[in-house]
Amino acid sequence: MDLRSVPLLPGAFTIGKRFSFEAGHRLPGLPPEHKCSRQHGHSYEVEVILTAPCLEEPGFVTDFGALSPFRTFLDAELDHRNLHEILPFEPTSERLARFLAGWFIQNLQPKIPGRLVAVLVRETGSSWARFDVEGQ
Ligand SMILES: Nc1nc2c(c(=O)[nH]1)N=C([C@H](O)[C@H](O)COP(=O)(O)OP(=O)(O)OP(=O)(O)O)CN2
Ligand SMILES: [Zn+2]
Repeated sequence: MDLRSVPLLPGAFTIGKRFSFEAGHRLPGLPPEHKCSRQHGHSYEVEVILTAPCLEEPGFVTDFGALSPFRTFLDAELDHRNLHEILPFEPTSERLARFLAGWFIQNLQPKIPGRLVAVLVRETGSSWARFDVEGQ
């Protein structure tokens, strides 16, 4: 078979990269009998998802390595901290995902090709929340 005959289809490209940090929190908005109203911790996983209509050389939406400032931010500001003490909102996964999307768009997106589509936050192996950025 001549592999050059395989069509290059129109469409968009999407990439994702996963980061992690450890942090504690509690959710005082929950009733006191709810286990998550008590202080506890998570090994958070955060996935950023980016898209582009066309690729930068050598064929990237964005170089995965160019996302390293996001890791630096997580390490410096959130890792091994009590989220409840440092964030200006009750740190549910949903709100954390929106906050991280805001930081990414404000601080990193202007410096890289590709646009942020969504941020996914995993608190446990079985639960996650995703914030989808509008108008991207
Ligand atoms: N929609 C949301 N629900 C809950 C959140 C959240 O951020 N968004 N957060 C919590 C707690 O932080 C809790 O630590 C995590 O919840 P849960 O998945 O219930 O954790 P478990 O590991 O205990 O779950 P099991 O699968 O039942 O073992 C609560 N809800
Ligand atoms: Zn929790």
